[in-house]
Amino acid sequence: MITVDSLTKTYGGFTAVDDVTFTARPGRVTGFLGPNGAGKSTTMRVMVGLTPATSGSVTVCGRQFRDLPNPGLEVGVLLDASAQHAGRTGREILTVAQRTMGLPKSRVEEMIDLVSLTSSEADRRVRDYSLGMRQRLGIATALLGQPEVLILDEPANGLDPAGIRWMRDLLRGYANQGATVLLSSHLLHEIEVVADDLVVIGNGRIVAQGAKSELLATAGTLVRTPDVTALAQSLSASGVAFTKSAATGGDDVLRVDADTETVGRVALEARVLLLELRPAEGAGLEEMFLELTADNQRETITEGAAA
Ligand SMILES: Nc1ncnc2c1ncn2[C@@H]1O[C@H](COP(=O)(O)OP(=O)(O)OP(=O)(O)O)[C@@H](O)[C@H]1O
Repeated sequence: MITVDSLTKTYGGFTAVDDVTFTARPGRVTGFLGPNGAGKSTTMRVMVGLTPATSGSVTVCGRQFRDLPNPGLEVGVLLDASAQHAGRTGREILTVAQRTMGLPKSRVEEMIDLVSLTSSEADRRVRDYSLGMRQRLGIATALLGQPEVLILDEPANGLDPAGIRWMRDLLRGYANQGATVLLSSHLLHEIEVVADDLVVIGNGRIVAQGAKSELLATAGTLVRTPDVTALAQSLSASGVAFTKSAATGGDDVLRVDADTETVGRVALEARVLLLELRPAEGAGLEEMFLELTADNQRETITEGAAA
């Protein structure tokens, strides 16, 4: 379990993390999602004691990270795959960690196998590793002590499609055994596929959180019509909110804050032809992500009532 309670982190006058509260639970993969500079890495650095909080607190397994006697046995951490000692081989890095944690020597070979590094790759110096190989080594180090909690910052970064699939299956399996898995990403599809719970952050603030299924279920209805103006007028007259956004497709698509039946009935009464009517969850997390973080993104997307 990871508990983040009213966490704020400021650098000078700049607030990187602003009153953030959420919980990552055992047996679940929690996706920590947000655009560049949203505050994901800063939050994770506070979690593992690399950055002090300005106010608020974070506990991992019920304690602050610095109070864990042998942290690697309780929390597996991968924050920056390139931060490993470049002059050591992968096997040496794992061996140092294995000894520090007081684990049996056999764990090193088990982890090398688990992350599919070949024996000759494990004997290569890390400076000669590809980014994907560094991520695999970072995962191996994080899992070495069989921790109850995993904290991974952008673990899919640098992995090829097969590697991303491998990582997803690994994290899913680990959570299924009862572990708490927190992973950050701006790779929306990756998070959508693997996460049970979502925490979406923009500009240092939480903009949405909850079970993925619930968040997607509240996404409303997508409707396509050749007569958007007439449908928009009818929806407005019925007091039903709607938006037009870049993520929903062309100019003839609205995302409506109502179920499909309500939208269908409004259209029927107004005698407006519909070409498509479906729950917006099919549009996936990208739709929700773009909408929720629209005010917080560097690039502006087209959005607004289409009346
Ligand atoms: N040491 C620091 N000093 C000043 N500002 C910082 C520092 N570390 C982070 N920031 C700022 O805090 C904000 C949040 O950064 P953070 O790295 O947490 O974002 P992120 O969500 O992980 O982004 P990305 O997806 O790009 O990695 C950014 O505006 C960043 O410039």
